[in-house]
Amino acid sequence: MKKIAFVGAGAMAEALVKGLIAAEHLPAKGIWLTNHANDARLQELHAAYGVTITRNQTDLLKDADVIILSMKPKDAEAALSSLKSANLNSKQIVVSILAGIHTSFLESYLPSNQPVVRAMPNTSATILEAATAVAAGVHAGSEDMKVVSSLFKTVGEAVEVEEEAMDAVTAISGSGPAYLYYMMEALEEASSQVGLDESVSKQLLIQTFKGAAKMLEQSDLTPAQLRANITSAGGTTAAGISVLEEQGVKAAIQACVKAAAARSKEMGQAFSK
Ligand SMILES: NC(=O)C1=CN([C@@H]2O[C@H](COP(=O)(O)OP(=O)(O)OC[C@H]3O[C@@H](n4cnc5c(N)ncnc54)[C@H](OP(=O)(O)O)[C@@H]3O)[C@@H](O)[C@H]2O)C=CC1
Ligand SMILES: O=C(O)[C@@H]1CCC=N1
Repeated sequence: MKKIAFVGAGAMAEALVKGLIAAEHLPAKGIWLTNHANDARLQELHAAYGVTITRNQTDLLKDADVIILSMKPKDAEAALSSLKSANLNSKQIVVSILAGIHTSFLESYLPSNQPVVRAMPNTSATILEAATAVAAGVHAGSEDMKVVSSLFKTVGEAVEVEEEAMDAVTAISGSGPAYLYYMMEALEEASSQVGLDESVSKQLLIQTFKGAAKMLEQSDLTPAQLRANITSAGGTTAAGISVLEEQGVKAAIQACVKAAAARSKEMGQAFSK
C-alpha cells in the first residue's frame, strides 16, 4: 500500500491516521487528506502527523490505492457528486466509514465496476484498539476485502460481515465506546458521591474495565457467569445489581442499542437510490 486518500479530515479520519502511522502501515506522506473548507484543520493535521494535505481532487485521488470517505452522512451527496467527475480506475478501492449509507447508494455515483467497501470502525483506532466490521459492495472481490481488512487490522481488530449486519454493527461497536464512556461517567460521579478521591477512582475504574474485558476474552465463561461469580448471596454486588434490575437498566441498554440500529437503518433509507 503506497497511498491512502481521506475525503474528510475530522475526528474519525484523525483516529485512523494516528493508528495507521503508529502501526507503520505506510509512510505518513502516503496518507493524503482533504476536507470541505477548514484550511486550519488540514494544516494542524499536517503539522501533527506529517501527512500530505491538498485541496486538489486530482492530486488527492491520483494513484490512491484506497479512498476513504470520512465526511458526515449529510455531506455524502456533495462529496460523491464531486467524485463522479474523477477518473477513478477499477483497481482503486472506495471505502466508506459513513454510518447508515449503503454501498448501493455509493456505487450509484461511481463508475460501474468500482470496488466499494463499507466499514464501521470506532474511535479506539487512535490507540490501535478499534473494533471494525467491513462489508463488500457488489464489485469488491476477495482481494479487495483482504486489502481493506488488513488496513483496519493495523488499528485493531477487523471482522468481515454481510452488509445487512451493518446497522447492528454500527449500534454495537461503532457507537459502543460512547455507551461505555457514559457508564464510566456515571461511575465516576457515583465514586465521588460515596466519598472516593477522583484520582483514585479513575485509576480503579480504568483497571476494572480493562480487567473485565480481558476476563471475558481469556475465560470460557459468559458475561452472566462472570457476573454470578462476583455476586455472593446477601453481599455488596447483589445489593447493587438488585437496584439495576429494579430500575430496568438492562432493558434500557437493549432499547439504546435498538434505537441506534433503527437510526442507522433510517439514515440508509434517507440515502437510497
Ligand atoms: N465519530 C465516530 O465515533 C465514528 C464516526 N463514523 C463515521 O465517520 C464519519 C465522520 O465522522 P467524524 O469524523 O466524527 O466527523 P467530523 O465532523 O469530525 O468530520 C467531518 C469531515 O468531513 C469534511 N467534509 C464535509 N463535507 C465534505 C466534502 N464535501 N468533501 C470533503 N470533506 C468534507 C469536514 O470538513 P470541514 O471541517 O472543512 O467542514 C470534516 O473534515 C461519519 O460519517 C460517521 O458516521 C464511523 C465510526 C465511528
Ligand atoms: O453517531 C454516529 O453517527 C457515529 C457512527 C458510529 C459512531 N458514531
